[in-house]
Amino acid sequence: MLTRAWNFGKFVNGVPASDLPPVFQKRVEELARFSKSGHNLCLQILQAFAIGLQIPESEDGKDWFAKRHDYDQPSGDILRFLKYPKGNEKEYGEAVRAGSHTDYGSLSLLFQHKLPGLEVQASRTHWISAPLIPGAVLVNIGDLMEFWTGGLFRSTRHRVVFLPEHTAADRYSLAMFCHANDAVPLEIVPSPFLAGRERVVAEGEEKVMTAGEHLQFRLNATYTYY
Ligand SMILES: O=C(O)CCC(=O)C(=O)O
Ligand SMILES: [Fe+2]
Repeated sequence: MLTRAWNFGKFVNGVPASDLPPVFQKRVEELARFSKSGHNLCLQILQAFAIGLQIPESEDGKDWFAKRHDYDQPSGDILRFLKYPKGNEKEYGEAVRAGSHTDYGSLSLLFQHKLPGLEVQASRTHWISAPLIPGAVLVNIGDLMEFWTGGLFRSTRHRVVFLPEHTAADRYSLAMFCHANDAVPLEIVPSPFLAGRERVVAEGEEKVMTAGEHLQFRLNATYTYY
């Protein structure tokens, strides 16, 4: 059985964007709370970035990112539940469980449950395994942050590999992808550290896109594993 994933869009006043199967509907309040608190955690980290980037007060200062990540406005925020059924490389006939990719949003929060498997790319040929630290949340920078900083912050390339312990047990993980609001243009952040930087242009892209257009663009491009 291949990897299974369930994507939750944002919850509007606690109500999911689409009907949920009973197993999730039973715990809809908890899910809505989790999505909102994941988003809030992203906002806290983004605030630290805004302070580090010394965004001037006249440009929203430490709230620069928060103003562009309003939970109550449309955005690509996704809460994803993943199940990687037990088995090994030979049974699946594949070298990796989730191919190397970058995430589309601003920040991704990853929660590995009991079994590791995630690797992040350190260089073109070198991968580092992300150990399982109980209670820890792994934070990846996504493509929007790379656009906003003209490449100063790199979108982390990552993948999931087979480990011997995956043969005997299913691997579960959870990801919260935080996105800017659809209408936000992906221009360089007003920071003294980014003066003179040019926005990274995605392949095939013609103009400065909004976060919503960028998401559509990425979703229309070749889909990898989900
Ligand atoms: O399962 C994981 O640990 C990572 C999942 C992931 O990278 C993704 O869904 O984008
Ligand atoms: Fe990912």
